[in-house]
Amino acid sequence: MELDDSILNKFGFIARGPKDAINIDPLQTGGKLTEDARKALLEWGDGYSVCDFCGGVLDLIKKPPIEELIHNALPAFLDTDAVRITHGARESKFAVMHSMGQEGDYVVLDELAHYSSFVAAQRARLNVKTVPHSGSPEYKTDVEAYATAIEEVISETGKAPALAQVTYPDGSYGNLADVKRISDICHSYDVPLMLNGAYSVGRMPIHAKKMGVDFVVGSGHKSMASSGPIGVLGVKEDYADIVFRKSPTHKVKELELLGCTARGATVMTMIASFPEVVRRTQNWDNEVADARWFSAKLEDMGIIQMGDKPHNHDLMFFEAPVFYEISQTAKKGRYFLYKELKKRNIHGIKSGLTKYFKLSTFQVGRENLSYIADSFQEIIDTYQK
Ligand SMILES: Cc1ncc(COP(=O)(O)O)c(C=O)c1O
Repeated sequence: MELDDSILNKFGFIARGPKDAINIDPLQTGGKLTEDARKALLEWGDGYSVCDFCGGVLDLIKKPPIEELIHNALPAFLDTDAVRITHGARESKFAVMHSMGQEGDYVVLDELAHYSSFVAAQRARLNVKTVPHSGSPEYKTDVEAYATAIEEVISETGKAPALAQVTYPDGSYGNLADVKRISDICHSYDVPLMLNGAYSVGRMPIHAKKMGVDFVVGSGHKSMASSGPIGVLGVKEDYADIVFRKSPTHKVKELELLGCTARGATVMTMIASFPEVVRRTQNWDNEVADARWFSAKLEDMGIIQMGDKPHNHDLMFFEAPVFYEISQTAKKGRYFLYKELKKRNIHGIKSGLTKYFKLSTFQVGRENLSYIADSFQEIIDTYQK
């Protein structure tokens, strides 16, 4: 097939529709670039831009201050010993699972773990044992069941799991589990614990050592105002030589990172946003207050918030019987809610969802949250007339 203009004309610059909308999609709120990151994206957008300054090891680049970020600022920010940047939370999790486990070993995951945790385990040829949650309406992970899961693995295989993981918060209900208790349980069996902080690192304070976790994972594009794909991985010093072991043939190249990771605009946007990201984690109490305020507004409309109550995170899951009822008779059926919100420049509740949906209030601000709540009420009033 020839690549003629009828095909090539489909490409080139493409505008992004929802770019300027009020976006409450949990995937989007924490990855919005700061002004400095937007500038950095243009400045460092060419291919391997940071490699002009590299002596062979990405994380040792002095200018721009990548070494400072990776070896000083991020360890302090995460309260961990050794840090590397990766291409995302999933790549961080895979690096840990692949280096800590042998083929056929088990990894213990909370049942609400993101699919990428399961897929990372599968790619690392590990088996998964899950820890249940309480089901509707709270969906609380049964923290004590980490012990049961570990004991089951020991009795079935004669060997402790290679690793346990907790998703903090889980990506469905935004619940924050008692990590310290989970870590005490895991460590009593000598099982190291990984914290998947895709929705917490960069939003709220995370102290890996204080929480007792051995590995901490973050997602730059989800929660650190960075252009993806980029993630962070923090490792306790006991395990740093395992996870960051080097190639026998290429002595400075770390195997799990395939030698080197974010090598251009992605790391430079993370650097550009970092001061603001640190500051915003210090403002976390206000974010929680906004989430609770918004949740209460929706509950007044008969829209029920699931998960931890009062809620402790900006990611929230709602059951909205009122929107479901409307969808049964609305002309646009179940697409009515998406269309009504779009008309009001509000984006992020997936098209076609009415009865159940999740959203995030992070960095949206009271004024916009108020506008969104008023819009919900207006939509209900319009259709229930
Ligand atoms: C809880 C959770 N962890 C991890 C991920 C994946 O993050 P990344 O894209 O950085 O691999 C997601 C993405 O939605 C998520 O919700």
